[in-house]
Amino acid sequence: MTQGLFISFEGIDGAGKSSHIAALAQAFRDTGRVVTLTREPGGTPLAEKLREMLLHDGMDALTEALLAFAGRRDHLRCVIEPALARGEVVLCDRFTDATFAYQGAGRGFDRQVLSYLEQLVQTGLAEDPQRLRNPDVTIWFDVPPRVAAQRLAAARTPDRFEAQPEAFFERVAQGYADRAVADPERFARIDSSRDREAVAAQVMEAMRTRGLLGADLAGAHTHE
Ligand SMILES: Nc1ncnc2c1ncn2[C@@H]1O[C@H](COP(=O)(O)OP(=O)(O)OP(=O)(O)O)[C@@H](O)[C@H]1O
Ligand SMILES: Cc1cn([C@H]2C[C@H](O)[C@@H](COP(=O)(O)O)O2)c(=O)[nH]c1=O
Repeated sequence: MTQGLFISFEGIDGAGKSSHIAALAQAFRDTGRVVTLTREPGGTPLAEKLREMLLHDGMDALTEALLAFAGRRDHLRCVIEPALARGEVVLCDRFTDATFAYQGAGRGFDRQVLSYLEQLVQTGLAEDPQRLRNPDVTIWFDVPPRVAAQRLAAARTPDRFEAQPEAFFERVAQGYADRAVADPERFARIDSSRDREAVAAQVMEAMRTRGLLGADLAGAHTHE
């Protein structure tokens, strides 16, 4: 049976992730893979309710972290693990790196507590209960906060996180950079300050170099 593949997409708000997830899903479908497209916070009815609170209600950093991990547990149990067990490709818009970047680096919340929650929430799920479920690959859209802010200003009304000052996003960006240094094999860094075509080409190249999509697909699906 085909092995499941778990890919997450990360970056500061406005980095340009969403523009490329659907294209990558199509590229995998073209190879015959079944794709589950999902997101965090969210991904299940329960976790989507928690997402609404996280994005719109006032709370401290510990409460943010607890809501993020509570939603993640439900998401893992109900959507991600079953899809991986069926051999599907799971494409997830944000996962635990976002908690370390936003609550850890952005809000300054204790990284050791986050690591404890990560261990608690992301184990006891697979056939091997000790296995800590994390993405196989994380596509990190790296962009200067000023560029992301300019993109978002033109796009939509900001939520609680998008309304944060540039200094917050400088810290979040550094949080992602730290995660990438700690796990270089998992992270594929994409220079997301470039135009959409160049960003899409980098995403496909990152897949190809990992042997996850055929070489003939490296230049395909570069249009939204
Ligand atoms: N390479 C690019 N160049 C210029 N504008 C872009 C580029 N990529 C995306 N955009 C625009 O920037 C805005 C934010 O993009 P998008 O919603 O894909 O970002 P995101 O990373 O998914 O953000 P968030 O995580 O906050 O939802 C959109 O208006 C999108 O059209
Ligand atoms: C998973 C996760 C997310 N966040 C933040 C990051 C973003 O500002 C929003 C999600 O919005 P998007 O448009 O869907 O990207 O939530 C967070 O603070 N902590 C997390 O664990």
